[in-house]
Formats: sequence, C-alpha cells, structure tokens
Amino acid sequence: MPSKALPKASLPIFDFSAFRKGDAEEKQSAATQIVDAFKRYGFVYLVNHGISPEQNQALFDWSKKFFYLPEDVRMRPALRQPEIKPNATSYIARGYTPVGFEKLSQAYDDDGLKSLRAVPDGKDMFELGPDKGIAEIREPNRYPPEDALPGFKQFTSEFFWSANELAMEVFRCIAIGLGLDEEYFVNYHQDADNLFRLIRYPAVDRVALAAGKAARTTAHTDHGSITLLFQDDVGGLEVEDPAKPGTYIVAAPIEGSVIVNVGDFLMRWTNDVLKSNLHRVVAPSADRSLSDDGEMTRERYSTAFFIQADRNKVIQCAKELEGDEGAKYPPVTAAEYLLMRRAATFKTY
Ligand SMILES: O=C(O)CCC(=O)C(=O)O
Ligand SMILES: [Fe+2]
Repeated sequence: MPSKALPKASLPIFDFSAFRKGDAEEKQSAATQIVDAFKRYGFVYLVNHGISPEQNQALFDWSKKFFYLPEDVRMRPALRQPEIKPNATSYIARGYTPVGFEKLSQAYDDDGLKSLRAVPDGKDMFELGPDKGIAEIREPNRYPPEDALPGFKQFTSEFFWSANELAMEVFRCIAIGLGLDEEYFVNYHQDADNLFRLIRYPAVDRVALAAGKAARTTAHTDHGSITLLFQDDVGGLEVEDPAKPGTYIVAAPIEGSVIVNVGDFLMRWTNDVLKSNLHRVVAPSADRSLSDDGEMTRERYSTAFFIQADRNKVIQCAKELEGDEGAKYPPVTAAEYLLMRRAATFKTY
C-alpha cells in the first residue's frame, strides 16, 4: 500500500501565535528565530497565523469555482488580463491569465528566455488587488459578472484584507528580529499595493511532468517584499537548499499553514541580510498526488499573496543593516524595481 502520509517538511515551522499574542520577551524571541530562518532559507511555515482553517478551506473552494467557470466567461475581454507590453508603465496585473503566458524564470537574456519558454508553465491564474485606496483607483480589479459567481468578489476582498493584516504582522516580526523599529516596514506598505494570485495547475501527464516535458513553475525568486503562499494537498513545491545549491528541499503541504518567503526587493532593502531563495513547482513525489489510474498528476491549487511596497516611496538600506561594507545598492522605488523585474516575466514576442 502506498503511504498517504505527508512527506516530512524540513523547512522551519513556527507557531506564529508566540509572536501575535506573546509578551515583549516572547515576541522578541519568536522574531529572532523567524528572522534567523529568513536569513538562512528565506522561507518559513507559519501555523496559528490568524487566518482560520475555515477561511483557508473557503479560499480553495472559491478558487476551484472560479477556474471551473465556463471558458467563455473566463476569457471575456473585461476579465482577461491585458497583455503586458515590453514598454509597459505598470507592473500591476488584474484579472484572468490563461495557461502559457507567464514563464517565471531567472533568465533575462533573450536566448535564455526563449529556450525556457519552449516548455510553458502549465498554470492559469486570476489576480486581484485591493478594492479600496489609491492602488484600486489606479488599477481597478477585473471580476467575472457577479451573477456568474455570486459571493466571489466579497470573499476574495475579505481574504485580501485578512492576508494583508497577517503580512503586516510578519513585517513587525521581521523588523523586531532585525533590531529595527516595529513599524519600519509597515510604514512603506500603507497602500496595500499587493497582488493576490489564485493559481490552478491543470492535471498533467505524470511522465511528461517528471521528465521536464511539461512544467508547473520553473525555478525563480519572487520580486516583491514578501510572499504568503497557501497550497493544497497535492505538493510539488520545492525550495533550494542553501547548504547545497542546485538541490532542493521539499516544501510539503502542511494543513492550515502559510508559507512566507522573502522577495528580491526585501533582500535588496535589507542589504542581502535576508535571503530571497529560489523555488519551483515540480512533479510531486507522493502517491496521493496522482489520479486514480496513476497516469496523471492531479490538478493543483495554490494562492500566492505578493506583498509590494508603496510604489513611489524611496527605499534604502537601514543604517543598522549596513554592516562593514556599507549599503550595497542605491536607493530605488518599488515602481522602478518591480517594473524592471516584471518585464522579463511575460511573453512579449
Ligand atoms: O504554486 C506555488 O506553490 C508557488 C507559486 C510561486 O512560486 C509563484 O507564483 O511565485
Ligand atoms: Fe514564487
């Protein structure tokens, strides 16, 4: 009998209630440990993070309902994400993106991108941002008509704000762990200019996926400040082992947990003190990920919540993080940085 047990995860797992509900000493201790893990792996699991198991389950239920909408509804021009042009002035995505458009990678030269794109990432996505504030005015959300999916808009909006609240707690934790003012990072994330991405990886031929003839998400780092990642029970997420570059640690699903990882922008902002680490989604190792006949790897759902700093605030390394070498990078705004990173991510030719 194949084992249905979840593989043991080897990335650090923290009970976040120690930070959220602890006294000053407990907060400091939790923050120090979590920051140590971000320095080493760039990734942690949090449990007891404040988003209830019911909300978590509802997220996947709604996601599934969205992706099961008829194709003609998903592909309506009003819902479809506008094509990203090479000279785009915005890095913000809203709406539905069908399979084959986004290819995450670390390659930025044309040849590298072209050869990687020979095997597209097998996923489609629905992306949204805040429904109030300056970010909403600049880029309104693109939803299916309410009668096509009643309640979807309200749920995703509520989830957006719950996840944003959790992200702000994570920033407080990181700031305390780094010896900075508790509100240091929160002050740069006032607009909630975040990207909330529902992802579906359709069922795919097991052998093709394992052989690299089909892909889910190629190895990449995230661009923004931090990412909160919710995954279902299929598996396949892996994180590069910092002790053995080129090899990967399985980031197995853990029910009710959220994975938090550091993005490139925060790595740069912290003078490389915190690590933005490579990760990918590959063929899951466990048998529970296969269809009944064993030919296909089951479809997989995940939700990534990319936290991005206020667009036009200039960030630069805090004095406390300069170390002996001084600041490694010149000041930059989130808009300048993210625009540059996003341009390479979408098929533009
Ligand atoms: O689907 C996942 O588990 C990871 C997705 C991811 O890394 C991304 O979209 O940046
Ligand atoms: Fe990612």
